[in-house]
Amino acid sequence: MPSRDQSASARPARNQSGSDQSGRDQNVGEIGVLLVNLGTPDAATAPAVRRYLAEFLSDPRVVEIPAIAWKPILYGIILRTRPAKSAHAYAQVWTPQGSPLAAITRAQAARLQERLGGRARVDWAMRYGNPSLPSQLRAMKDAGCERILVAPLYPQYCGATTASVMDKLGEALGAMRAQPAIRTLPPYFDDPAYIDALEADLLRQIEALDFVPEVLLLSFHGMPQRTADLGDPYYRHCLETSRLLSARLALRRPDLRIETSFQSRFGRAKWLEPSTEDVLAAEAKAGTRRLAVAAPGFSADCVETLEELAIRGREVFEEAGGQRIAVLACLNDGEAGMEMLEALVQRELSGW
Ligand SMILES: C=CC1=C(C)c2cc3[nH]c(cc4nc(cc5[nH]c(cc1n2)c(C)c5CCC(=O)O)C(CCC(=O)O)=C4C)c(C)c3C=C
Ligand SMILES: [Fe+2]
Ligand SMILES: [Fe+2]
Repeated sequence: MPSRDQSASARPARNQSGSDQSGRDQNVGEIGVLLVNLGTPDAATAPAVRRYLAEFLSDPRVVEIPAIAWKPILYGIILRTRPAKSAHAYAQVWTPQGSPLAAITRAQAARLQERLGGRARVDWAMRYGNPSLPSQLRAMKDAGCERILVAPLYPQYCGATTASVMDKLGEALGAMRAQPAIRTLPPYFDDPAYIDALEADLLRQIEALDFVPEVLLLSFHGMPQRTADLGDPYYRHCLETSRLLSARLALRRPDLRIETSFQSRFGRAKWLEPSTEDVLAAEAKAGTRRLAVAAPGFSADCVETLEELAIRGREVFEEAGGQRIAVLACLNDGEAGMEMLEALVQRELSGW
């Protein structure tokens, strides 16, 4: 990321200190863009995963069970057993730059900074773990940002993700005497810029495969069915993304059958269906031999795509009789995804 001096050199005049013709104080300060994703452990070890899961799974937006009933289960069972299992999953996908989710989000911020130049200062934060949202918000304010666009990188709104970022943002602002002005990026599940990016990126990846898939499975992160019944729009947003993307892809690849599923079930309650695992097994058993999977709800590859889909999902498909499976990359910091992110962010900054 460029230093403050470098970016300031390209900054438009309206952002410099001084007065306009009316004599009004024009010292509006810099504009900041804070990309936020879910969060990830600091290391692929059981203690680090335990710290991360304790924060994540204590969020009432994520687990909607009254604390009095949930805390004994969380501390008595889940945090005793899950960290070791999850650490094993993380270890299989860990990179020299750390957790894939953190490494990719950092790269997205750097690429976006290059694209925005002096228009805004770009940084990134995690809702759970590090770098934390309050610390990054504070750092941006200290660096002179008086207006900050907070951009949760979730295309589909979900209480557990989008609203949780907003809760944390409110908490962070609550601790500040001098607050910056805030805008937030709305969900973009049906935004043409997002559908365009997915269409281009998925077609590019499918055309580069050394086999022709019969089915493209769009796998979204799951959520308890009850949360949808209570009015969370997430399920509807996922289905709308699928519908719009399928309509586009059908024009270019009429040979490809597109299906939608939900992955990463957690706990014993009923989650959104059909489950990705069930669909992978059912497709193979029904005779599908070649299949591609994409995860359009994840803006960055993470343990859920790289381990759950690309390792365990592959095993499920192959053990049920499937022959070829490709797990396609998320938009990450690639050209199509960055073009989209720049367009979404520029739109929000346009009034600033
Ligand atoms: C993209 C949207 C996501 C929704 C909606 C979501 C809901 C949700 N998740 C859990 C439980 C877990 N999720 C975990 C990892 C994880 N989840 C998302 C995204 C959504 N979660 C991402 C991007 C990641 C990856 C993080 C990474 O470090 O790579 C995990 C941790 C991994 C594990 O132990 O399996 C849990 C647990 C619930 C309960 C939930 C409820 C609506
Ligand atoms: Fe999750
Ligand atoms: Fe998972």
